[in-house]
Amino acid sequence: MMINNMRLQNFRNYENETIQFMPGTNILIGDNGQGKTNIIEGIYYLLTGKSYRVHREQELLRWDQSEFHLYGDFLMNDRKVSLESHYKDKRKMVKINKVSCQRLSDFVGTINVIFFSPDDLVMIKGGPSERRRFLDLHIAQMRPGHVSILNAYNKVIQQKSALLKSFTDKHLKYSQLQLWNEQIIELGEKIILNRADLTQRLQDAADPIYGNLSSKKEKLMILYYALGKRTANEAISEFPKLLNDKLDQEIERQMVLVGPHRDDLQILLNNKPARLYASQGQQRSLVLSLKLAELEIIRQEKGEYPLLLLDDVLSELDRFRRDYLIKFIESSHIQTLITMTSADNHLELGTLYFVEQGHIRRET
Ligand SMILES: Nc1ncnc2c1ncn2[C@@H]1O[C@H](COP(=O)(O)OP(=O)(O)OP(=O)(O)O)[C@@H](O)[C@H]1O
Repeated sequence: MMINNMRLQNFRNYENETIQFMPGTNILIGDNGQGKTNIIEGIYYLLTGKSYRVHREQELLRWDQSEFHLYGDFLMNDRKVSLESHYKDKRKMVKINKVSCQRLSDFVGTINVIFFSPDDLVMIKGGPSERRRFLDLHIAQMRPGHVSILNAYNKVIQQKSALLKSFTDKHLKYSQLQLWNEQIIELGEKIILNRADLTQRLQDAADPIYGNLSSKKEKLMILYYALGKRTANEAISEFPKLLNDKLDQEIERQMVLVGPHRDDLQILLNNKPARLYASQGQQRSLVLSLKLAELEIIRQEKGEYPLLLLDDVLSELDRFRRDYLIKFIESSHIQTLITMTSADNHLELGTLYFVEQGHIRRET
């Protein structure tokens, strides 16, 4: 997959800027605060409908403006695809090849993208919600229906929570809670199966990569604990019983205690949780392995590598890991966009773009 060009209008510090990209590696270079990350964020937003930095579109608007527009031309299996994302009157609108999409899930995954920044360490160091988010974002790119399932599931959880907090009549509550539980099972099973499937694929793809990156050859294990169980099948067969068993506790604590909204992805090195025991260097290798595994999984699924966006990553990796990443990109011909400051010295890697105060100039 490839991005040919991109236009940003009133997005962050860009008033109206068009960039032509090249196959291979594209390097966005400039001093701090010039707008390098904003380009990466614009591409990510155009492809996923979300920013990885903020939750509200309002913050993406160029200051004092009321609408932004993003346009991009892409290649997918040698077919041209044009994508547009508009934000106007506090509403989002997206188009594929000039045709409006009703739902975001009709749009997400058209062109795939993997984004990697130093903040991704949170996947290892952070709490379970960060790891669930990582899984869900990846699944959404391969199976856009996952977004609708998650949205429907989250609504059910909200409604069940509201019920747990509101009613005083226990009998009425029981019968209504049973109705919500049926929906939690129906939607929750799909979420569990999708996440378990991706986890297995991540395990298969990331373990050999981690092996190459680690001198001690530690064994990497990635396990998805659905409902606290080791396998998805076990979790699904026990789902109704687990919900029933916790019903009284849920009423007492006024919280939804059973379901995939509480699951975790365990990342283990030699059987020990990486979150607690892995060194900084091991954690970096783990994130890099997971990101490269994501690239491979999308290639297996779609027959082509996705775009790769690297924001400030090279300066954070040590030489060995940096060389590994660069070799991977070069040998697999993945179109990659890399941001760096002028102090970095990898300029020979690809086409250079100079970014200065919201303007971009390609080296000629
Ligand atoms: N909504 C906005 N409207 C206008 N300008 C904005 C908006 N949000 C951020 N900016 C400006 O964008 C610039 C930051 O851009 P960006 O994060 O892309 O920097 P960068 O070139 O990646 O820098 P660094 O090397 O420090 O990461 C800052 O000057 C900031 O003031």
